[in-house]
Amino acid sequence: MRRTVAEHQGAVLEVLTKAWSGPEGTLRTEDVGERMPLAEAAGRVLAGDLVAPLSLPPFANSQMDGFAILSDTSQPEYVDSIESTTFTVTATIPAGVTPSRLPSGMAAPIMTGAMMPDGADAVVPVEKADPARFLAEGESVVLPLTRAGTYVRAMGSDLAQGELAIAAGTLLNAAHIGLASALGCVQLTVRRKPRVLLVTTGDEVMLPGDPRASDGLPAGKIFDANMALLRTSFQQAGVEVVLAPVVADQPQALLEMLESYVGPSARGGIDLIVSTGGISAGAFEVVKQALDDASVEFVSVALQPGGPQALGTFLGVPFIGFPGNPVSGVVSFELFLRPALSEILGAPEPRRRVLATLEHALDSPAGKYQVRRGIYEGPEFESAASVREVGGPSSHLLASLAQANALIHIPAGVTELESGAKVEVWLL
Ligand SMILES: Nc1nc2c(c(=O)[nH]1)N[C@H]1C(S)=C(S)[C@@H](COP(=O)(O)OP(=O)(O)OC[C@H]3O[C@@H](n4cnc5c(N)ncnc54)[C@H](O)[C@@H]3O)O[C@H]1N2
Ligand code: MOO
Repeated sequence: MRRTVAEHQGAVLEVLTKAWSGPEGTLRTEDVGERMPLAEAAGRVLAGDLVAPLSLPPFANSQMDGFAILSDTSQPEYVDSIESTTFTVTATIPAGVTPSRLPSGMAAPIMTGAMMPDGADAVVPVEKADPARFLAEGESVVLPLTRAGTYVRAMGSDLAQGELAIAAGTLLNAAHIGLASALGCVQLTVRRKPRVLLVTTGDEVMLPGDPRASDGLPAGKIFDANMALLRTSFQQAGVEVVLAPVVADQPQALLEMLESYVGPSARGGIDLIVSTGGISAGAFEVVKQALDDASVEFVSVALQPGGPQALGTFLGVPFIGFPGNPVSGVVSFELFLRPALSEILGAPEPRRRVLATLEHALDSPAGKYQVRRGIYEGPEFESAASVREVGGPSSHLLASLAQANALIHIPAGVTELESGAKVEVWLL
């Protein structure tokens, strides 16, 4: 059966939502959240609402270095007056202290961020004073007529105590961490990271450093790309990775290995299994042969690279099988898994999607959604955003993937694009 990209995206989302968000699911709940020191909480997803335990600012304070005064409330509010009043200067109010009440007719030199004294409701910046400098206690200063509230940051004007500061599900960035600190938080409760078992398959695959390759790569063998590539992609997407040893093309060996991680006697803790390779039409398709009669579907998506896909569960754990070609694995991750993780768990951030002008003509197979690797150049001054292909459409072209900074999307119905056409690009 042949699926569209959108259908398979929906299917992946459904399998993961069912497993992670249902009554049995633990990934989205606050109960299993981890308490993290603020410094380590960036990039994680807040587990429960953070309600402000105090107001920001916590007290009314001055927005300027200047003089705190009681405004003349007898004056009409919107007068742009050049009138001025002479005040007697009191003791200076630095930031960090509790000032004493301001007697009427007096002006207190006050610093930015210092607490407004009772009896004052406005601040005149020092440069508007005459003389335009700070004066000693007892001296006289002439200040222009000023409205109540001028250059005063009211208590709670940023956030009032009891208001929602950061909503559950927010992917925490630097500003959120700063806000939490300003609210006095030492730690935040963040959602647990999903833990993925990454399974690499293939008789031909050897890990770098394998002693069997100490005299050079044996004929017919290749060094692994997928395990390294997907492990990094997962980690960068905030997913914890458990690496399974490379599995030979023996279905029984794969089943035993999977059971050792998620079977009844396993330690558990695996939220998702992702395999690479062994799912297409060959004589030795280890994943397909091991799982075809289990609760895993093997489907063909009208997509290139990334056409063959496996999806289902293994012993109740969501199972996703990516094709073995390295670029197919990356495209599968970006099209199917990353969007589902973002939607269900709130992290990672979805890829930024932009329109760019294609620098050259491109053709694409009929009936398939094609994803080409590209070099994107963002808009600069007069020039619009543009993109050009790097490498070709084949899914083994890892070196050109490494040069790319974008994925060019060509919808299934499009077979030819002219130079200058607008294309959707996902920025890597
Ligand atoms: N007769 C057909 N043959 C193929 C079809 C098809 O529809 N009919 N589909 C092709 C497409 S498209 C893809 S994609 C691949 C997917 O194959 P598998 O998922 O079964 O993956 P393998 O055959 O195991 O490997 C494919 C390719 O990738 C290399 N590989 C595998 N693992 C790694 C690794 N860890 N690091 C680097 N490279 C890896 C492997 O050596 C193969 O070259 O099937 C097509 N065939
Ligand atoms: O779908 Mo395959 O991933 O084209 O190479």
